[in-house]
Amino acid sequence: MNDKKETPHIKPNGVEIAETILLPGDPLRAKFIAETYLENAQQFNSVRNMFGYTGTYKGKKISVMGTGMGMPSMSLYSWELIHIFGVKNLIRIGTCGAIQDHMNLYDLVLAMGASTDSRYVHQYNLPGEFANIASFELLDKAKKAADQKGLPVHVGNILTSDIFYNADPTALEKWQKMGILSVEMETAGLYLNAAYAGVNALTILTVSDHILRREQTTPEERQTAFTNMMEVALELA
Ligand SMILES: O=P(O)(O)O[C@H]1O[C@H](CO)[C@@H](O)[C@H]1O
Ligand SMILES: O=c1cc[nH]c(=O)[nH]1
Repeated sequence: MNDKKETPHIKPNGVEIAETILLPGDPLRAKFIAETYLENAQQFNSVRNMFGYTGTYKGKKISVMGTGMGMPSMSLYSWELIHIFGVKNLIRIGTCGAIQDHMNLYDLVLAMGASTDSRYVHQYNLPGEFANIASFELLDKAKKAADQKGLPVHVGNILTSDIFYNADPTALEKWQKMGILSVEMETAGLYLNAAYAGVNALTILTVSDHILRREQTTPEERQTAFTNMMEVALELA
């Protein structure tokens, strides 16, 4: 499909990139997924150590690649994957900080929508506000897969923020009041790129921190919780 193509950030050297790709923020999480779950995995990217791999899962071709942190990084990788390499289904798998009382560490979040404090959408010059939403087809499949595995899962609106360390201590309370489930830093850019290109996107998150309760997972605890999220995402291949 995309044998000789390359971009400033992705050089596959002839290794195919599948139409469905999992996108963790951390490139080492991409390596872990390839080594743990994929058969016949081949590496297709190492530019800037943003590792990417293609292999098969339950007989279906799937790729996985890191995106880095924040909207600019996610947006440039997802743009290249969509427009240069023909990727059609983009599934972010990441961590988030919960801001609702009924949520707990390790819960899964399916981002039906992604509100944002970023200005990325302004490039489209829309005559109004745009709702950054997931592909219903991917969302529905992921919800069914999570339910089948008996995992605690929340579906709703998240916040994609440009700010990890916010100078305004009241900012998250305002988003909490609007029903936002949790905070991360990439999804709105992914959903906007997907909407503009007419392809499918979904974000699946694991709660790694409860921001308002000041709870955190340890690195060891995260490993197990993250495999739940990965196994749900792999069912979308
Ligand atoms: O675990 P990842 O996918 O990197 O996601 C979250 O973690 C990073 C911040 O620590 C941000 O990228 C945020 O979105
Ligand atoms: O609190 C958190 C945890 C993960 N990712 C974020 O962006 N914020």
